[in-house]
Parts: sequence; C-alpha cells; structure tokens
Amino acid sequence: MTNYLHISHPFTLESGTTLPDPTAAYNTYGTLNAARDNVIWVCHALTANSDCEDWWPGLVGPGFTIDPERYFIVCVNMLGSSYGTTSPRSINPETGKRYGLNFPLVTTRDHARFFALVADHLGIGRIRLLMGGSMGGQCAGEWACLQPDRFDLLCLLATNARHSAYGIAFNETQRMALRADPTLGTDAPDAGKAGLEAARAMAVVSYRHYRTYDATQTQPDLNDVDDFRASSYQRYQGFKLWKRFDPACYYTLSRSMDTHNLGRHRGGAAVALSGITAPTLIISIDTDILFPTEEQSLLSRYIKNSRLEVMQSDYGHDGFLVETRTIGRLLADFLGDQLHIDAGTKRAFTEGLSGRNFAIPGSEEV
Ligand SMILES: CC(=O)SCCNC(=O)CCNC(=O)[C@H](O)C(C)(C)COP(=O)(O)OP(=O)(O)OC[C@H]1O[C@@H](n2cnc3c(N)ncnc32)[C@H](O)[C@@H]1OP(=O)(O)O
Ligand SMILES: N[C@@H](CCO)C(=O)O
Repeated sequence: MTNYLHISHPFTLESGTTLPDPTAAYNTYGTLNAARDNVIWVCHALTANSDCEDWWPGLVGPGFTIDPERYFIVCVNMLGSSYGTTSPRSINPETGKRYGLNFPLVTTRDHARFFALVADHLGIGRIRLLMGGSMGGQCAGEWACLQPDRFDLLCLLATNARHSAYGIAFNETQRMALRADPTLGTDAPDAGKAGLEAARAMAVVSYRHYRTYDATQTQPDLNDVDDFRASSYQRYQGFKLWKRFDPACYYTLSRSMDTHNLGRHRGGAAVALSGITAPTLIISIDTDILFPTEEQSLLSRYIKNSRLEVMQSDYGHDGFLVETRTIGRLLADFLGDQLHIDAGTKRAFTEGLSGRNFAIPGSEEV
C-alpha cells in the first residue's frame, strides 16, 4: 500500500526554487527490527513508482533476495514523477493551478536530498543497503556522496557518475517529440499523447539491444514488406506508457536525468566517488547501449571498496529490471559476505543467465 508523507516546510532545490510543502509517496515492506539495522532502501528508475515489489518481481518480495521477512524495505517515489510525490500534476500554491510544464528543474542531487529528508521524517537513520538501477542508481550514487556514513552497503546497477552526452541526446530527442505535439501542456483531451508515445518509443530502442529486437520482433513471414512486428511493438510501447504516465512528468524527469553529475561542485567525478565509503557492488550489462560498461568501470575505478560484475544479457539496459535471477544471486552474496570483498579485485561475471526466453519466432528461414 502506498503511503503519503506531507512535509510541512519548504524544500529548496539546487536551483534555489522552493517547493513549499512537498508530499512524498512511499511504500514499505517488512518490519524495522529492534536494532534498526535491517533497512534496504530501493531507488526507482525513470518511470517506475514506490511499489518496488510490483516492478521488481523476482528480486523484491517474500522468498527473494530483497525479502520483507528479513529486511525493512523502503522505496520513495521521486519528485516530478506521476505516482503521488509532488510533481507537475500537483497544484502550485502560488498560482492555484497545476505546475504542468512549469514544474522546476529537479536534479538527481535534489532527489537524493529529498530521500534523506523523507528518511529522517520516517525515523530511519542507518541504512543497511542502498540500491538503485539506471536513474535510481544515479540518485543512489548522489545520496552515497552526500551522506557516506549513512550506508553499510551500496549497490549501483546499470548507472553512471555523470549522464553522458549520448544519454542527453536521447533525452533531448524525446523532448523534441514531446514539444512537437501541439497539445502538450494544454487542456485538450489526451493532451500530449502523441508526443509521449513517440518519446517512449524512442527511449525503448535505447533500453533494448539489437539482439532483443532480433530475437523477439523479427518478422516471421519472409515475404512481408509492410506492417512489421517491430513497428507495432514500438507503437504499443508508446501507448503502454501513455496509459500510466503524465507527459509533463516525463518531460520533467527526462530533464532531471540530464542534470546527473556526481562531480558537479565537488571537483569532478573521481573526487566525488572516492568519498563513498560503503562497500559497493556495481552491476553492468554487457548489451547496455545507454549506460555502457565503461561507465560502470569508471564507478568501480574510483569507489574504493567496490566490485564490478558484468552480466551477460540479451535484454540491453532494461536487463537491470528483468535479469532478477542473476542480480538476486549477486546481491545475496554481497549482503551475506561483504567482508570478503577485496578492494583490489574487479571480477567479471560471465555466466549467461537471462531470465527471459529469447526464442525467435519462425526463425528457421533467414
Ligand atoms: C502502474 C504501473 O504500471 S507501475 C510501473 C511499471 N513499470 C515500471 O515500473 C517501469 C519499469 N518496467 C519496464 O520498463 C518494463 O515493464 C520492463 C522493461 C521491465 C519490461 O517491459 P515490457 O513492455 O513489459 O516487456 P516487453 O518489452 O517484452 O514487451 C511486452 C509487451 O509488448 C507486447 N508486444 C510484444 N510484441 C509486440 C508486437 N510486435 N506488437 C505489439 N505488442 C507487442 C506484449 O504483448 C506485451 O504486452 P503487455 O505488457 O501488455 O503484456
Ligand atoms: N525502463 C525504465 C527506464 C530505464 O531505466 C523505466 O521505464 O523506468
């Protein structure tokens, strides 16, 4: 069940803009133990929400590695998102109208500061494990830089120290699609739908890999010249997001992702990362074109007590959401045996354990 925390004082963003009385939507699973040392904090990625048991099945939930029977699991919906935390959908108290596209720029550092504030309000001090993938990993990295002493362990999946020029280019291209829709930000029925659908379809290409499409969307009939399976997949992925996500929130969060830079005002990424003290498990995906392994290698080079694991997956970037068997096993080892992490050892994990079936439909003819 999603809970709502109303913070009755202003929250000032990195830009200097203030959110007068923000609300945080959050979920918790399990029970805080008497020693208060069993907290696992999960940071969600771009379009997910605080119900991490729902969007990370196979990893979070009873019987899985992130098990509410052992841990007190917390996930907070990020500022600007569609799922209950203060966002473009909220009423701006200064105007009495929805913020919409006027919602202020929120940096990944702001998300981390906001999570810290929520943790304080919930009476959570030390956190046993802070974890997140993609944009969630960016927020987790920020929080680990801001409050290194708060965390026993850190797990960063498919993420980076600074959002890349390539990533920003993908995001700007999506925002161009959103802006090209004249209904964006208006009161028209289905305002922003066409733009959001196009933007999500572009994003999905960056979340998958050539092999993902080849395996799942290759046209079964050799003689077709139109109406391709891959085309309807793109359209459907756009529509699927439209059904659950607000275009102004998507616009806001994509700008937010672009701001990510752990080294900003800290003398660069190397200096920022070297301040992280928690033993850190870094998980990379060998087919991730959006957050390629070089980016996780950099994290691992500068975080002192880190271990890099490179997973094989045909799924691409979104493998961090679906390869839960492999991730669960790596994390179980990490949670149970962190004393054996050798700061000088960077292992490559090369066992192929895709959680998905990539059988190619009708692929006997080529
Ligand atoms: C309220 C909520 O929904 S909470 C938020 C849930 N989402 C999140 O948390 C965000 C994180 N999750 C994700 O990004 C995604 O769910 C992922 C990456 C984990 C998996 O993506 P999916 O879209 O589920 O998987 P995949 O890429 O295999 O596509 C499967 C879907 O495409 C459909 N599909 C597959 N091929 C085609 C095709 N050629 N044409 C049309 N549709 C197709 C399937 O029928 C299926 O539809 P369904 O989702 O309605 O069942
Ligand atoms: N598929 C993810 C984005 C990639 O991090 C999401 O929709 O949140």
